[in-house]
Amino acid sequence: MRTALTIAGSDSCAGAGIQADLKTFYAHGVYGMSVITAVTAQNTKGVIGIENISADMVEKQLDAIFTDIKVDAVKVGMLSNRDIIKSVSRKLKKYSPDNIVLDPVMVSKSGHTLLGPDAKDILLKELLPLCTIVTPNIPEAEVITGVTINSINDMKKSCKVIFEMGAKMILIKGGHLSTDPVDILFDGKGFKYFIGKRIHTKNTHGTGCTLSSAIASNLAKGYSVEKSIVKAKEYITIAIQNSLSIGKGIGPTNHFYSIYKKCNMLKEIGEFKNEC
Ligand SMILES: Nc1ncnc2c1ncn2[C@@H]1O[C@H](COP(=O)(O)OP(=O)(O)O)[C@@H](O)[C@H]1O
Ligand SMILES: Cc1ncc(COP(=O)(O)O)c(N)n1
Repeated sequence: MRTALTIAGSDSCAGAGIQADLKTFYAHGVYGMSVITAVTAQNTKGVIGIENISADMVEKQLDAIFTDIKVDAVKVGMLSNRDIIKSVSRKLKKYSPDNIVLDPVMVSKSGHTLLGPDAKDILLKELLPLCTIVTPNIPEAEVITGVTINSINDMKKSCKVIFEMGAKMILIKGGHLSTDPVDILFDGKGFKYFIGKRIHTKNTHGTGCTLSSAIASNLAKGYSVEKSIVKAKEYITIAIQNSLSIGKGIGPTNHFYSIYKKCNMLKEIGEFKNEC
């Protein structure tokens, strides 16, 4: 079985963070593991509190996994502060896994800061160059580059700036566009476009976490970066289409919709087996 590791924050309402990543890994048939960087008290309405895990404990979790288990892909999400970023960078340099997807989480959809204001520089300097692909949303790309994004052309300009900062591949996600969501990939040579139809729902808690961990799952299974994005985009689209109106705010996506559907179909034709 292929394996994937998420290095991220815990989301108590399980729509984003570690919980979304693990659900995504398992929905892809990949063995999922987690290194927790912070515990958030969070629901669909917002973040009530954050307690960071010590950098030393983050390192211990990473050592525990990498000294024992082969990790086929890593997804990095909320890192909270400079010390955690330094520890994660040092350990990823040491263990050098084949595939690293960096989702540079900065602010939650509910508007709460998830990365200290003094931590951006070290994230870009130490961690960005180690990663296979970085997947900022539009507000994150704006913070990273200082380029205001109102159009596809602005997204392309930002991709180039992030490439110059040392990223190997950049996927700027279009969820925050006012039009249909187009995600744009740049590898230093050319652009690829992943075009979606906007789904009109308020339940988009954890879409970025889910997309990046779906990309990591597909990389773990041996797909190319481009194919991994195509498949991840299909997965997140179905998860948003069938999102869950749980809670009073921004609800979660439905990570297991396709699996439930398959089980129900098999039940209907009398072919239900335990493995589904
Ligand atoms: N309303 C929507 N309809 C369809 N796709 C969406 C919608 N919102 C986001 N997406 C897709 O979900 C993925 C995550 O994007 P985004 O929401 O921008 O990330 P983040 O959660 O980091 O803000 C992208 O592939 C984006 O195109
Ligand atoms: C622990 C954690 N990690 C990431 C996010 C971002 O997700 P979103 O942008 O959908 O709020 C979050 N809210 N919480």
